[in-house]
Amino acid sequence: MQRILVTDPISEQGLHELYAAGDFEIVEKVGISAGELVHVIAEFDALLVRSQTKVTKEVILAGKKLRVIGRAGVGVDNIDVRAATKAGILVINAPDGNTVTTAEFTFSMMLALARHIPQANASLRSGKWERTLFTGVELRDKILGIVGFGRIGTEVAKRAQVFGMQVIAYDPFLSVTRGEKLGIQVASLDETIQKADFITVHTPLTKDTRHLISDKEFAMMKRGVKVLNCARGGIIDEAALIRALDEGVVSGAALDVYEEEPAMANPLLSYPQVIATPHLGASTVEAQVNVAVDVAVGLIRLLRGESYPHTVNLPALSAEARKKVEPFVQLGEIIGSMAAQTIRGSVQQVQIKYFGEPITQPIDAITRSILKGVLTHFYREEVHLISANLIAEEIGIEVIETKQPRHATYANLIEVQLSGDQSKVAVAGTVIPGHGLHIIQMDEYSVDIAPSEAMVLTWHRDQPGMIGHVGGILGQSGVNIASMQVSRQENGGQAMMILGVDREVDAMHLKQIRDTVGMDRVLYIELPIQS
Ligand SMILES: NC(=O)c1ccc[n+]([C@@H]2O[C@H](COP(=O)([O-])OP(=O)(O)OC[C@H]3O[C@@H](n4cnc5c(N)ncnc54)[C@H](O)[C@@H]3O)[C@@H](O)[C@H]2O)c1
Ligand SMILES: O=C(O)CC[C@@H](O)C(=O)O
Repeated sequence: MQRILVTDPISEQGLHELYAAGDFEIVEKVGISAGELVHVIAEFDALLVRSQTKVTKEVILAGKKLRVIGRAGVGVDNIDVRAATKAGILVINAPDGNTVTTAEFTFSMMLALARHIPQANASLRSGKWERTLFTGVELRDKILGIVGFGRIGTEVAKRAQVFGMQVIAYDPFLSVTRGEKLGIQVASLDETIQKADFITVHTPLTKDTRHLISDKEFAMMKRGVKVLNCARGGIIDEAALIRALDEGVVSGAALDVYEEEPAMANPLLSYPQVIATPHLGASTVEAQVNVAVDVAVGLIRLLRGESYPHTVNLPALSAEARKKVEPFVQLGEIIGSMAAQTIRGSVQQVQIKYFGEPITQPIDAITRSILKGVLTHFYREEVHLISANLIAEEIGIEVIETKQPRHATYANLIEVQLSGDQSKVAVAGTVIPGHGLHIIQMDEYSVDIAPSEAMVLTWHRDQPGMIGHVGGILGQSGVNIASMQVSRQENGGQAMMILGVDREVDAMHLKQIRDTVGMDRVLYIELPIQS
């Protein structure tokens, strides 16, 4: 039975999905220490976390059986996604479930900031009646700068427009056309922060967004600006924010997230102009149910071999898309493997040529499969579809893809050409509806043979007796020939033979074939055929 470990508090409904599935063993260890997690993770197939558990490289390396890590929420910065990718572990999240909740929270913070509500509340409770001290500002006609215009940024903008604010936004993926449709101004980061009266950030925390707002950016802002961070600690440089508060550039800040959490001794908490909450952006009953149920369903589906749309380190495919692309994915791995087993020396470049139907499919899935087929023969560790691209990049293999809508002869064709320090090799294949996968080219030889798990390839002189001789040796060794193709460049010139065989050919009989007069090269290869 597959085992799922839950290490952060998630809603009852999410847990219910896991238990109700019936085919998994669920272990809850909320609050587990980092050391204990490294110790126990080897026994689990899946791990379910929120933001408290740090899924470090050590945890991932210790997770020998681990196949999926589920994050009940959006941000995956508590998971070492690169290490997971390299280990072939899928990372999934639940990005839709807390969007509105977090946008509403950000908006509450903006109103609280504009009207000093937390400070006034504290003042009254301490026995004071300070009406002039807490004079605020209206949101109407103010400019809201949004940095990061994804799901939450968009929902914040809608609410701001209802309050009569003008919205200006920066996001590298936000087009002017979309901005026009939504009635907002699309601008650069500099222009956004220069014009805004309120600035709110809604990007993920990545190496590019760490300290996205720092001294240089504060120096460009309007004096008296108010800033909000309900996304991730670290997007706003906290030391620079302190300087901007001290200098009066920033008149107020609303923070839900911190560079270090829990933020027990953060100096920003001593500033009266700062309102602060303990990472509550996603904390509503509704959002916690949504994200927990989404990610629990995702884990169940993936462990059962089905699909889930929110995969962080592998493009997700619908069941229908998967069905369509699957034959090309299988063909890709086979021809990649065949090319890798026939090249002499190492591989430096993988050139993939797609013709016809594959270009209408999610090609990334096919390319990953080709790389898996190639790398499996060169890389010291197991290669997965998840890790294939990253491993190719890490070991410096250049991958080039070209796409042509048509091929002169075939409705679909994939060619894999490997170039290395000693040689080049090209293998092409096609999918023939109703007749399965066919290898149709091996270097300059045209062939037509269905790939099989075990194959013998020979390169030899085109002369009488070669087929009989090879067949005879295989017969003596007790190996049955299931299929065969012979191809030559010219009568009496170079030729090649591809044989599908029923079992492995031993080294002694391969040597006998190799010693045949007129034989240049013999290879026994095994291909990743899926039953
Ligand atoms: N406080 C909380 O409890 C809470 C709750 C939910 C989400 N979050 C945080 O909010 C973040 C955003 O969530 P979302 O659902 O809107 O994600 P999203 O992926 O829909 O949107 C993020 C946007 O940021 C943009 N972006 C990336 N790099 C950028 C850069 N350098 N400059 C400007 N824009 C950039 C992306 O293009 C994308 O449009 C999450 O990554 C998460 O860390 C916090
Ligand atoms: O687990 C939480 O409540 C925080 C979630 C939030 O930060 C997210 O990224 O989805």
